[in-house]
Amino acid sequence: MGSDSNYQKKLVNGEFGYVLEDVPHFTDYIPDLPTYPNPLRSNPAYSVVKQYFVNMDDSVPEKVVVHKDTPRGVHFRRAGPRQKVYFASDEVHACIVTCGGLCPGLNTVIREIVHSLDYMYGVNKVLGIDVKMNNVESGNGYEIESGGYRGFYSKNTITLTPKLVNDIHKRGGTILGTSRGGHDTTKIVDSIQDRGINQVYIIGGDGTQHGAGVIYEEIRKRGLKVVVAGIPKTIDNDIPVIDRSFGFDTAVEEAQRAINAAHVEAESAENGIGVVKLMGRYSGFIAMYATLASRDVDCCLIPESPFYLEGKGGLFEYIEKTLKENGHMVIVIAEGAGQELLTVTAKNEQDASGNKLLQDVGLWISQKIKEHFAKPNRLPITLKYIDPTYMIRAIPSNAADNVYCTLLAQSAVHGAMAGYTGFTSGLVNGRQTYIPFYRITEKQNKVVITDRMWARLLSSTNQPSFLGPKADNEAIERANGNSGTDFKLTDLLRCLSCGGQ
Ligand SMILES: Nc1ncnc2c1ncn2[C@@H]1O[C@H](COP(=O)(O)OP(=O)(O)OP(=O)(O)O)[C@@H](O)[C@H]1O
Ligand SMILES: O=P(O)(O)OC[C@H]1O[C@](O)(CO)[C@@H](O)[C@@H]1O
Ligand SMILES: [Mg+2]
Repeated sequence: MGSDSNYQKKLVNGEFGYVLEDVPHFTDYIPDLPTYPNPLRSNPAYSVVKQYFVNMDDSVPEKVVVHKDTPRGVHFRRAGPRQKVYFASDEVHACIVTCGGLCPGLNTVIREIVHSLDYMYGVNKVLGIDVKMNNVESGNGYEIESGGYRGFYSKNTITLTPKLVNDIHKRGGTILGTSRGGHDTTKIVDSIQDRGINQVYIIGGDGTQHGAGVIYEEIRKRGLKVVVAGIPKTIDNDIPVIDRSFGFDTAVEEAQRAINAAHVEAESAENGIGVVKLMGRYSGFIAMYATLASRDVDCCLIPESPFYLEGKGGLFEYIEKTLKENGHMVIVIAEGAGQELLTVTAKNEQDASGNKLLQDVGLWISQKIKEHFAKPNRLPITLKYIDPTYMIRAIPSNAADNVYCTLLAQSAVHGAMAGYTGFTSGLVNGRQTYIPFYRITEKQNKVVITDRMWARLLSSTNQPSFLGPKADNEAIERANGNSGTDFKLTDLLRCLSCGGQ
């Protein structure tokens, strides 16, 4: 695993507090490179579009809500085609790799990179890293050498042509395969250099973008004319800066089917309870948006908002009240919620990338509710637990995400052809931008429970905030990451113990 960027941030200061957090460019470390007119100039589809080329000085503000005295603040370089490109079409040898967990839209991004390179820039040498699963025998047994970053160590590659990828957006998953762990920067860059690759498109989540950052650094250290372009992928929507990640919209939409099923089951039984677990390891965005979209959910539990079961203001009290009033209820729980409550039995296991392996909180909470209501003089309940997590992740992207994937892929290709590198392509305030890797990886995007969106959810479900009457507001602020002090959610739980009494 590598470190964060050693290279200087590229900051450009302007008037009234304007700051451009720029991305690296070949010209930062390779002098006297030849340039070529952008082939799009003679492309009939684009040449008629007025101002098709992006102005060199265009930038997009990170924050759009301002006051009259606010400094102009941080901006990102606007994505899009430039007048000049730094590659001749026949010089480009691109590769695409997908890493981390699955997410709807991966195949769409692969398709659009291949199509954009060919149809816009006349590039037809594109490799997929790597498609065939190998079981490579080593001294200690078998090792996987394909899919994701591990694919760079394999001999297997697939030549990606527009024809080959034409229909892949209709399928879930990734035609290239994916994997976790196994990132070895030197071996990866050696493989890039040996194969003569000069544009590397890396699709993946926060871990993947970290990996892309260190690959870029190594390439720069070696002085290679090789672009490293990231396309952010995360079904959890936990990547900061960008408006949302591709696949998230699809996940929220697909989650409605599970919530509807839970609602039908709950409604059809006396004191019926439907529990639905959704993905969201550290961030509860899918659960929050799926709840807001559905209106059938009575309680949404997410990692950012600690909750408790027993006592005044607790979950059991709320379930009893809801069942008495409505005769049924639906609970949506993000997989990372309440993990602190399960720590007694937690084994602290990690996946190959070092991500914490979670306990099944959906099963746990279902069991706890059943045990609670099985006691004498409690309401007799019927509980159904639905876990649609991998079914949601495996579907193809919906129409909105398909369009979004297309724009992300096209922006990445325009940036690469224009000689930018070390960037992630991302939507900021509705505009496509190039964001330096360090901004994407420095923290995770989380639901802020002191923000209005969570308040909207609470007022839509009428669930308790689980903060209790004597909740320490400062503690909540700190749990939301609004303070520099070293504070953990468990501290907040401690301060809220016994319903905040
Ligand atoms: N700090 C790091 N430096 C270098 N490589 C990393 C780093 N963190 C993760 N990686 C590599 O990135 C790849 C993907 O990481 P990870 O499994 O965490 O998925 P992810 O990209 O975060 O996506 P997901 O949203 O599915 O978790 C792995 O091959 C892993 O080895
Ligand atoms: O089982 P896997 O592939 O490791 O992935 C599980 C994790 O991946 C994610 O979908 C993120 O990609 C998380 O929501 C989930 O916890
Ligand atoms: Mg991740």
